[in-house]
Amino acid sequence: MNAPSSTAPELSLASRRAAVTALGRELRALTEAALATTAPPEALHDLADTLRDLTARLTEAAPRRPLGDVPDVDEFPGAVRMFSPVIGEGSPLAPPVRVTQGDGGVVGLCTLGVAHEGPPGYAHGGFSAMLLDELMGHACIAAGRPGMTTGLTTRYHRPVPLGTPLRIHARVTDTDGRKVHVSGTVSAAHDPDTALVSGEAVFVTLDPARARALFPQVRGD
Ligand SMILES: CCCCCCCC(=O)SCCNC(=O)CCNC(=O)[C@H](O)C(C)(C)COP(=O)(O)OP(=O)(O)OC[C@H]1O[C@@H](n2cnc3c(N)ncnc32)[C@H](O)[C@@H]1OP(=O)(O)O
Repeated sequence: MNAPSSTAPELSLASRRAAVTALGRELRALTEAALATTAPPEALHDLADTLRDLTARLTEAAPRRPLGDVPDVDEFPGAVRMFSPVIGEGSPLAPPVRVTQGDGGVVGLCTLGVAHEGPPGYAHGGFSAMLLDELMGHACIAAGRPGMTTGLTTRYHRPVPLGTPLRIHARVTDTDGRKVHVSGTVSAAHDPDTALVSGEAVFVTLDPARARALFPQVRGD
C-alpha cells in the first residue's frame, strides 16, 4: 500500500523509526527549552549560530524528501505518521499523542507544553481542535472507515491546562453513505468525565478515483 521514499533501505524499519524518534525527542526538548528560556540575548545569538550550522550539516548529509512523498517510516493509508504534528514521534510540534483503541472508540494521551500555548498557561484553541481532529480521524480508521475531515465544530467549556496529562476520546456515532459522524472530547486525564473541549465532525471516505487523484504517490497494490 505504501510508496515510501527510500533513504536507507539497508536499515530495518524499527531502527529507522528509532532514529526518527530520538531526533524528534531532542527537537522537542530544544523547542521547549528555547521557548521557556530566560537566557540573555547574546546566549540566544550563540545558540542561533550553532543551530544554523546544524541545519547546514543535516541539509548537506542527504537530499530532502519532496513534499507529498510518504516517508519510508510511515504507514499510509494507516495510522503511523512519524512526522504528524499531533502523533508524530519525529515532530518537534507534536506533544506527541499516544493513541490506543478503547472506550468504544479511540483514546489519546498527551501533555501539552509551552509550544502549544494560547492564553498564558493554557492550550491554544486551534491546537485543541487539532487534537480532536486527529483522534476523530483515528476513530474513523478504527471503525474501518478512514476519511478526510469535511467539517469540525468545537465547544470550549474550560481552558485546557499546559503541563497536565490530558485524555482525548473520539468515537464514530453514525455513518450515512460516505459520511462518517464522529464526536470527541478533551479532558484532564485525572477527570475524564469533565469535558474541557468537545467537538462534532463529519468525515467523508474517499472514492478510489478521488484517492488516486489526491495521493498519486500511493500505490493501490
Ligand atoms: C492517522 C490520520 C488521522 C488524520 C486526521 C486529520 C484529518 C484531516 O486533517 S484531513 C485534512 C482536512 N480535510 C480536507 O482537506 C478535506 C478537503 N475536502 C475534500 O477534499 C473533499 O471534500 C472530499 C475529498 C473529502 C470529499 O469530496 P468528494 O468525494 O467529491 O465528496 P462529495 O461527492 O462532494 O460528497 C460526498 C458526500 O459527503 C458530503 N459532504 C461533502 N462535504 C461535506 C461537508 N463539508 N459537510 C457535510 N457533508 C459533506 C456530501 O454531501 C456527500 O453526501 P451525499 O453522498 O449524502 O450526497
